[in-house]
Amino acid sequence: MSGGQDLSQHDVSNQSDEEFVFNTRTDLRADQKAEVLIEALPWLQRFSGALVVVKYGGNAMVDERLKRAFAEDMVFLRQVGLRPVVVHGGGPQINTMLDRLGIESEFRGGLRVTTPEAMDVVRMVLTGQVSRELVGLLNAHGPHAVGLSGEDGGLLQARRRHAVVDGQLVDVGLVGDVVQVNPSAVIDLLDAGRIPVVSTVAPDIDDPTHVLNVNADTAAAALAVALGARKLIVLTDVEGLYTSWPDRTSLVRRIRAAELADLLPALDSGMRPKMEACWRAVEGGVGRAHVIDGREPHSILVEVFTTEGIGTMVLPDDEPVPSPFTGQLPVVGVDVSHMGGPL
Ligand SMILES: Nc1ncnc2c1ncn2[C@@H]1O[C@H](COP(=O)(O)OP(=O)(O)O)[C@@H](O)[C@H]1O
Ligand SMILES: CC(=O)N[C@@H](CCC(=O)OP(=O)(O)O)C(=O)O
Repeated sequence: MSGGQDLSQHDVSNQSDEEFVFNTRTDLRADQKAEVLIEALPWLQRFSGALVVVKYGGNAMVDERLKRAFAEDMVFLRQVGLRPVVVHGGGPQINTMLDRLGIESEFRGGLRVTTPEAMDVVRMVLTGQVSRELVGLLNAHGPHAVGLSGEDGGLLQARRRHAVVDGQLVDVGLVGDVVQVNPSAVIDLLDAGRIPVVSTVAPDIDDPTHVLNVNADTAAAALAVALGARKLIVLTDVEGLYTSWPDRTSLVRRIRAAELADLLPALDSGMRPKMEACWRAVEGGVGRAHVIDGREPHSILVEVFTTEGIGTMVLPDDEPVPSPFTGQLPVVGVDVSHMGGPL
């Protein structure tokens, strides 16, 4: 713990009981409140100390109420003993700044065509604006968050990549895929009780004088694998993965990595990088990957601490679904059709 300060005690230990009154729910009976809390117990036990990588993006990044709820969720995870790491996007904020500066920008195959001029803006917005704001939101609860980019402490190294459009490789400029992760800077921060906040700009491994623009979903997956995370949670603006988008009855609650691999080629460009990131994470040893609705306040807490969870969960191919109450249960007939109900 840096300077001997116990960060877990920072924010609320001096507050009086009266100062908490504004958070009091009056629409639930005491027994209902107790039920919600006690449902969390097995999950608090299961995930004590677990490293969880959260990709922050979509509406949760632009709506003021959702932003605050996200910060509360991250601090909550840390406070109850998990080790959250945030990887943030910022596509809409980059678009706004490029527009303001009169710099044209287009996406090809889900990737931003990134000229050297656009790269300066991407780096400035992600590390100088989005990261700063997020760190500020988290630190409203105490000195928890520290921002760093893929350039810091050798965290990420990327290699230039092309986009694929209609089966053809297309040059998209200074865009990269993560090829190497040195997570020691993130681990140092976690060990000091901090919440690392990562921006996905990375040096070009073939020319370290250049930096590359890395899709944040992809970078979050690479980091989750390198950190040996228990979970990757990706926030987005829909309930989860739909097999027949936009047919709302086709929401997938749970899917095996191999089944997901079969679906990937048919997915639209928005969902594809997200689901590919989840697939890569689980194939790389991350216990579970989830795509959840960031429009729902506190969806992260619902995902981690309730039995039913929320959104779409990607599971490894060979593992039974665990239950906190009965130990290991075999998965019966996990398919890609609608799957509701508790485990
Ligand atoms: N099969 C699908 N399942 C769910 N959403 C899909 C699917 N196909 C396309 N989409 C669209 O992809 C969007 C998510 O991608 P995107 O907007 O790029 O993500 P974000 O901004 O959250 O990073 C959803 O809001 C939805 O409109
Ligand atoms: C190569 C590429 O497309 N990079 C993204 C990086 C930010 C990002 O991924 O943000 P979201 O998660 O909000 O989409 C971009 O320039 O928009």
